[in-house]
Amino acid sequence: MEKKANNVLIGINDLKKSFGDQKVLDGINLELHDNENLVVLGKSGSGKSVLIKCIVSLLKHDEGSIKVGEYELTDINEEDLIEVRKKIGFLFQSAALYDSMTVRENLTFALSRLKEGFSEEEMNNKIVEALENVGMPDSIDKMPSELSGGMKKRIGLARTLVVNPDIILYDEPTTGLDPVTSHEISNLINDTKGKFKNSSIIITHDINCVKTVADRIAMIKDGKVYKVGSLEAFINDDDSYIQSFFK
Ligand SMILES: Nc1ncnc2c1ncn2[C@@H]1O[C@H](COP(=O)(O)OP(=O)(O)OP(=O)(O)O)[C@@H](O)[C@H]1O
Repeated sequence: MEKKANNVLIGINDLKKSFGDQKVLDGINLELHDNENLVVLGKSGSGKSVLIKCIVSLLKHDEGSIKVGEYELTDINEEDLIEVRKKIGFLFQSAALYDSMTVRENLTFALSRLKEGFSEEEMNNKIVEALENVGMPDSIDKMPSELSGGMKKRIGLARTLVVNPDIILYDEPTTGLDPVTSHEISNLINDTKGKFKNSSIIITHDINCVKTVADRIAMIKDGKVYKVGSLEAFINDDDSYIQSFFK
């Protein structure tokens, strides 16, 4: 993706989104920088998922602007939206694998949907490489039902990585996992950033995950960005609202 001079991959300006008379996002200003993990924190129902759904146009925002690279998402045409979606990988809370497909078929489906023109051998190499990157090369012919929750998350990440996105959006990547597996997934998020030099927005309530992955944190409150800053700045902030997340 073409990177802007100040290394902003996503620029969000005065973003507003309501459902009926419920204002969920009420003027969000936020940037995602090059090669950073940006954690979005906020109470349940504060609009974190709505925000990342707006970023991939799964939801249409009401007002404001979202720029992804050179593309402005407001009134984007279908063709450009396809290009934007090629740049952004989205790891849903549930990993969302197709249960009737093997791991290989799940990854092949993702790859062939977004990137055309690979030979069978190239596809296979990419799939094997993606599975190796998440430490799951032996699962290639398994069905999702044969995998644990942590393994499914890894396969979900492999499926996201196989198309080599510049940006990954993680929605609650460690929810429902035991502390050890959660820590492994958090480390994997960091390894991915180190290896592929991509940028990520991570929504999580898991403070250990926040402490492991966050380069910067944005806290959402009342539909706005309440504070944005480094992990260190958040940990040392004496604002009681902020501290309630870290205690
Ligand atoms: N498609 C929709 N239609 C109507 N209301 C919605 C829709 N999607 C989200 N909302 C509402 O928007 C608000 C914010 O939801 P969202 O899922 O973004 O919260 P969240 O911060 O991600 O919460 P959690 O941490 O619990 O996942 C909620 O009140 C939710 O009911």
